Amino acid sequence: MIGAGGIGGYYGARLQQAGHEVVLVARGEHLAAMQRQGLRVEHQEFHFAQPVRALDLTTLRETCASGDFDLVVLAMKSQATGPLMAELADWLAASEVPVLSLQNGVDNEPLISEVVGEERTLGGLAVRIGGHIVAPGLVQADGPAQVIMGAWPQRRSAQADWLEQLRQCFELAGIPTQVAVDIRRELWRKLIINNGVNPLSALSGLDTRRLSHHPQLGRSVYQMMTETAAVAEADGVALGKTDVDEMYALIRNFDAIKTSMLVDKEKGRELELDAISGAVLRRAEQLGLEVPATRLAYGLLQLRD
Ligand SMILES: NC(=O)C1=CN([C@@H]2O[C@H](COP(=O)(O)OP(=O)(O)OC[C@H]3O[C@@H](n4cnc5c(N)ncnc54)[C@H](OP(=O)(O)O)[C@@H]3O)[C@@H](O)[C@H]2O)C=CC1
Ligand SMILES: CC(C)(CO)C(=O)C(=O)O
Repeated sequence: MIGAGGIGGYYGARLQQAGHEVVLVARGEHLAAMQRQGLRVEHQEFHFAQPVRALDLTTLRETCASGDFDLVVLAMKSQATGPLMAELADWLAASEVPVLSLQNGVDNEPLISEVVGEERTLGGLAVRIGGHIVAPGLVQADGPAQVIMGAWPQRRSAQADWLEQLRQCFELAGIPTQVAVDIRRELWRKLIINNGVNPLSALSGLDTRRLSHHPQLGRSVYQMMTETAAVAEADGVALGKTDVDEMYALIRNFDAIKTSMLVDKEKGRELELDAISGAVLRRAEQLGLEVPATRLAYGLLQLRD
């Protein structure tokens, strides 16, 4: 699990609890705390406090072979994907291990597949979860914490059995998991949510519930969601009002959580802005479409970043 933060720490703990041998890759104080006292995860239905095997990236490369693993999962912020894949290219080339992204954004899988090829690339996303490092070695998570995954860029029948086995492993570990036929479409549907709430939550300081129910900002959320759906066409994905309405209802009815971008903003960390609003702006330019709300939020956050 590369990037064992809010998402990687939660799913990694679930898998270890179910008996899998998990290696967590992290850095800084969080890594030091996990090495010293293990990882703690607090979730309404899942409490974990165990020693874990936690390494930095260099130690992973030097002490493990990629072929030691059944699966490599990426759970860092999306701006880290390109540099990380470059750093791990030789290490990954020594085996056939598949690489699954659980990150937000629609540009991670092409970067992974450039290095390991499409046959080894799995697209994926963490859905209906809010998970954050609240202190070094401590992750707090909310929500049913599901996973949607699938062969990149689309279902390949040769992988169907293996993906089904992986789905069952995740399910047995308490991770409700779906295999998607068209993972690119699922990634775009998730981007509707992320571009809808992440930038505005980072600007306003509001959690998802207060933001999406706010009389003015709630409408801006809907507008940014609509802008996202409109530009998906640039990637050959047809999304419409039904998708926007579904994602809008999902976030309005979901637990009140801080978005990952708001948490990064509060901690003074780099924002995942390029992978979320930047991805929408780039496609809008390609299509010659105006996305004024996204452009405004992006501009304001760039000033603050
Ligand atoms: N948090 C959430 O609720 C949700 C997040 N997501 C998505 O999941 C992905 C992960 O988010 P999240 O869990 O919040 O991220 P976090 O920032 O909590 O965790 C990522 C961890 O990876 C570490 N890391 C990054 N690069 C390296 C590296 N080269 N070597 C070792 N460690 C590294 C980070 O360290 P450092 O802190 O030093 O950078 C951090 O500890 C993102 O794409 C996010 O959008 C999706 C759904 C919900
Ligand atoms: C909005 C949310 C919580 C949805 O899971 C998310 O993906 C994030 O915070 O980045």
